[in-house]
Amino acid sequence: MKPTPRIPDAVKSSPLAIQGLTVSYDRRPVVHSVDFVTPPGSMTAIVGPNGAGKSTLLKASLGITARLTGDVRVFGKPFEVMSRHVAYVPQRSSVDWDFPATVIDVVAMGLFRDQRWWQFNRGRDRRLAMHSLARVGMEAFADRQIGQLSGGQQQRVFLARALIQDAELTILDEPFAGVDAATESAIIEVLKELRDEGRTLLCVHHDLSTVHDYFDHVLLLNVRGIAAGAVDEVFTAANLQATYGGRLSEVQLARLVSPASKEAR
Ligand SMILES: Nc1ncnc2c1ncn2[C@@H]1O[C@H](COP(=O)(O)OP(=O)(O)OP(=O)(O)O)[C@@H](O)[C@H]1O
Repeated sequence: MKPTPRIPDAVKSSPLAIQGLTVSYDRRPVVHSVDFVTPPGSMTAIVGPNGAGKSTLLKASLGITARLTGDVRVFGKPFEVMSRHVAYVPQRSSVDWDFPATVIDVVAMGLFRDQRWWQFNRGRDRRLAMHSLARVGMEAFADRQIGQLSGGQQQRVFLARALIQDAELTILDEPFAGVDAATESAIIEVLKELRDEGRTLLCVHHDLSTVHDYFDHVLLLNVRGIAAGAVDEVFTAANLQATYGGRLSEVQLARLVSPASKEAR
């Protein structure tokens, strides 16, 4: 009998540990041999150019997209048996907002994955959904059809749907895409609250200028993992150049990586 491989402590304590993840479309790897261990209680940005495989990495981790190779663990156990500990906020553009449902129903749907039919309790589910909606400032919209919301409001509703799951790890795909400054700061406040409660957040993020302010960890990805770790250590000019293939100017790089330049803004 083959001995069971020992699981490293960092993997056992990590809300999401990915090892050797490769995903291919039409035999072309779009995510290649990525290793990444999310520190518990961290807020991590996944950063990289368009087409770098950021969404694919998330979807393959969540079992939505097939993996060619790789192991994905949640607190050391296979993702498949731990999926209820993980909430997911998909890219807003990937959702069918014409689906006929009210805001409160969409939020309450976050509970259904863990419930058997005999556990449904409409009054309690509604109360929990209202509580989540209040956290994102959307309780006044509870009975509105989701198709009748603005983009920023839809994003808040999807965040409320993740909140109701009370998950250890929340994975968000571009939560700030197309939202105004007020919604962006409302969302980041809620995410920081979750992190302060000891939960873990993993976020695809495009705005390099806010990485320092919003996140404590970062994964730089361009099909392969370029670097991962604390923002202060890893978000360097050299790593950004390697990730973006030299497409960032010296001036842009200096602004992004120098905390002094942020103070001057
Ligand atoms: N279902 C699919 N079938 C074939 N190719 C796909 C599919 N989904 C994504 N791709 C390709 O895989 C690559 C990675 O796509 P992905 O959406 O993961 O990148 P991304 O880093 O999230 O990009 P963006 O920043 O533009 O959202 C791209 O080249 C994309 O065209």
